Amino acid sequence: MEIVVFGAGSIGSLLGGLLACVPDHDVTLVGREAHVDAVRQEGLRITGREAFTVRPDATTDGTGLAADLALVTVKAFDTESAARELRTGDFRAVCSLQNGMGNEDVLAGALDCPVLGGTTSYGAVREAPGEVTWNGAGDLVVGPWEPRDCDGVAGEVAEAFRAAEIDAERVDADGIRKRLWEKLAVNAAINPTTALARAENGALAAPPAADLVAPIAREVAATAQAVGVDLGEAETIEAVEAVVDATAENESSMCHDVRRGRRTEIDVINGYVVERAREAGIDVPTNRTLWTLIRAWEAGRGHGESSDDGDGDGDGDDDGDSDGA
Ligand SMILES: NC(=O)C1=CN([C@@H]2O[C@H](COP(=O)(O)OP(=O)(O)OC[C@H]3O[C@@H](n4cnc5c(N)ncnc54)[C@H](OP(=O)(O)O)[C@@H]3O)[C@@H](O)[C@H]2O)C=CC1
Ligand SMILES: CC(C)(CO)C(=O)C(=O)O
Repeated sequence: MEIVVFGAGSIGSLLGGLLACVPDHDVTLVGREAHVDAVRQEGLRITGREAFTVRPDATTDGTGLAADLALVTVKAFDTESAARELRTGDFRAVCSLQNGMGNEDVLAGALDCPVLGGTTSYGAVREAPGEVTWNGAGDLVVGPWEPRDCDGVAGEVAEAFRAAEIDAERVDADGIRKRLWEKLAVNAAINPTTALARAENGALAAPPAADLVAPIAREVAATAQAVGVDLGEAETIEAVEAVVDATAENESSMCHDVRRGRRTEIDVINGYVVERAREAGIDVPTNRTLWTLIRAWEAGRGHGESSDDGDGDGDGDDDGDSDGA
């Protein structure tokens, strides 16, 4: 399968690198100059859970590309600009693997090809140009986002990942919406709380911080139900608690971003919950408080926080490199 990974930072480089190990896959990473140059010159170095170097194609120009599949792995606040570039290309399908809600709608509104929703609990951090650390394996779920001949291609995409020994599952349109809302609850509970506390995810495993999980999860579940997604309170709380336990020693991506003085994805996580709840006439005070606090931090960011973008090039500024989490 010909695959473009649009947004080769942390998770995009990891998944792109794993896919590039499959002889039948032809992978092109779309990323920023320092990373692309390093991949072109030295190959993409995967470290952490496994250590190997692989040589996908790489480019900084995401326009005019053609492939069977484009995976979208930019931060959510870059999805609109990514969609504009993807629109100049030719793809059988585009699949978001991003966190937060709204990415698939942005892509479906901009593109004529089938759009798939996706979520993954694989974990990666781009340490330096050309190098990404694989710090967590989990699952990857894809499904048709809207009825635009997605059914066949969703199964092909899941198979393409399984060929790379990535634990990928194909679900139907209702299934992917439920999985994305469940991941939204996980991110809504873990990301802003650990970011504000500058703590690892495991801080939420014990009281008093653990007492935050249920109210956040309940608010997300109630909002999901209000928009027609069958997400129960108990299962949502259990899902968050399970991820807290499974990633106890991890730093959430939002904590990573805050430590580095970088913009977060709060608007598509807790902000999305607040907006949908408002439309449904539901009060979600805990999500609103977290959204407000992270936005307040973003408004004044850089004061006293490291501005190191962590990409190892020592420049300490956000020069188009990113290290995500
Ligand atoms: N990292 C992880 O383990 C996981 C991440 N996710 C989600 O996946 C998404 C990506 O996360 P992550 O990989 O950490 O983020 P990163 O910031 O590490 O990667 C995104 C990369 O895309 C680049 N980029 C953005 N727009 C363009 C463009 N138009 N052309 C070329 N490159 C572009 C960014 O560069 P620049 O910063 O310079 O704009 C950055 O290098 C997020 O939604 C995240 O929540 C989900 C699960 C796990
Ligand atoms: C699941 C979790 C919370 C793992 O840290 C994550 O997706 C993130 O950090 O963005």
